[in-house]
Amino acid sequence: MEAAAASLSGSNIFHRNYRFSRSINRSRYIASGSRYFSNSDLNTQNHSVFKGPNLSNVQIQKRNLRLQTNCALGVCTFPENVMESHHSHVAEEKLGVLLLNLGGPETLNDVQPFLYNLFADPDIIRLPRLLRFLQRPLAKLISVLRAPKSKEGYAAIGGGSPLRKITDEQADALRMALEAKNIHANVYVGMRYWFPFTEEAIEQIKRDRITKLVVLPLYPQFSISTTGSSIRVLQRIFKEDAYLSRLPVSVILSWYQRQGYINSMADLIEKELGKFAKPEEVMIFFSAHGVPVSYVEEAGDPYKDQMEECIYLIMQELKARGIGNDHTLAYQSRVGPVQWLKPYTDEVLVEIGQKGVKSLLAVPISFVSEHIETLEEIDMEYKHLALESGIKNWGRVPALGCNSLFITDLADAVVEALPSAKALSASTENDKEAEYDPLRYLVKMFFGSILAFLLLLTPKVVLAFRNSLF
Ligand SMILES: C=CC1=C(C)c2cc3[nH]c(cc4nc(cc5[nH]c(cc1n2)c(C)c5CCC(=O)O)C(CCC(=O)O)=C4C)c(C)c3C=C
Ligand SMILES: [Fe+2]
Repeated sequence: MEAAAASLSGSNIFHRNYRFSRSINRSRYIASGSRYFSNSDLNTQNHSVFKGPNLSNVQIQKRNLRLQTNCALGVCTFPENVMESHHSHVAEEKLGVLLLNLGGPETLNDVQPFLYNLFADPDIIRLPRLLRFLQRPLAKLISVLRAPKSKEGYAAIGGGSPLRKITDEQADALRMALEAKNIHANVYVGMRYWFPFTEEAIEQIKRDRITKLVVLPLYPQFSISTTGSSIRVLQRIFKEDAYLSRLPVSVILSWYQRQGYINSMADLIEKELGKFAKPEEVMIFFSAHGVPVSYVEEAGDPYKDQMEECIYLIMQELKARGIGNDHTLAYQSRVGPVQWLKPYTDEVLVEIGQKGVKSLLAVPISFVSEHIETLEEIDMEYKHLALESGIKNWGRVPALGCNSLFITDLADAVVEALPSAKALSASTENDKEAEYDPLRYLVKMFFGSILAFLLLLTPKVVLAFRNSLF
């Protein structure tokens, strides 16, 4: 399997496993000074991913397996389809590729409104439906409290996020890589939390009268909090628009298994290892952006599994090249009072330093551009911590950015996704089975709300929240 792709209707992926709501309110975009608030009043039902509250691990595994199986049954892309799509689509169609990314503040003044947009996302702060009215006030509060710390980070990397510039460059490189394969496509960039917002990209796609669209999130591994959140925005916009609901769309949900991606990561690691005096003694330290444990254990986020598989594949590739270094995986960038995926990067760095590891190569793994968490958190905070903990030789693998092997592989992924493009309106029938069960929903919301209130009232939680934000 090269990449997991699905039509935007998600009949094979989202509506069956993620149970996205079909009663979605019309969105509003309110411009207020430099702040743009996205009102995605989505049903909390949307967040019960794979697993209901009482499912056992076996049941979760079965559901996850069903996701994989669904993927294998018709929505994945296969290289043998490529030539066919190439011939039939090139002449008469106007192809669009939409790159989805997180977005980042471009100036220090953008930091708080950017954080507001992030925390107002119900896929980032997941509240029970009955508490959903608190989403925006909570987002406002947390963004104001968090802003000073975030601003320090952005100030340290030059006053803003480089994400827009890098993503634009990747879009351009991808357009050229497709051109080299004789495929003419417009490539658009849609950010989730800052300019250019996904909604702006979609408006441009409509103006350009695109006739087929491939959606490519720039996250190799799927998480509810990243790709899932961006796809939800698309689903809302597409359902409300006659032209878009008829547009054939193929969504590439994850692509961490692609050989081109694995090879280009292995190339970068091999190259950086070569800069150490004794490359074979270097510990390869994969650091992934974390997610709260509840995403994986309660909501069934496949992120952790995909991350582990991705690292396994990279290490296999390195082994095939005769590189058998020790390696480890840890999770960085946790925010707030809840448990995040472990082990935590900062704690592991201290541990391995104390155990006597002398050389370490940090490999950022969940993202393909440089950003605040590579340039500030890894290059500054973690490097400092590692050196303090006894590590003598520090290296860091750069993000893939516009690496040509990588971009060519993304172009291949786009071509392979073309045959599975399907209009949202074509799959309404398939969606019927995803209608939610009102009884289960009520029970879940009832207990969820009680739990949330109890948690909010716990002084320990209030304290932990304060400590973790500043
Ligand atoms: C795969 C990558 C990412 C996952 C998963 C993810 C989940 C996630 N993030 C937050 C909170 C914050 N993220 C912030 C910045 C940020 N996050 C990612 C990637 C993932 N996030 C990137 C690439 C960036 C940087 C963007 C940039 O400006 O360069 C921030 C803001 C920065 C800060 O204050 O630390 C926050 C906050 C949560 C809560 C979450 C999962 C629930
Ligand atoms: Fe993040």
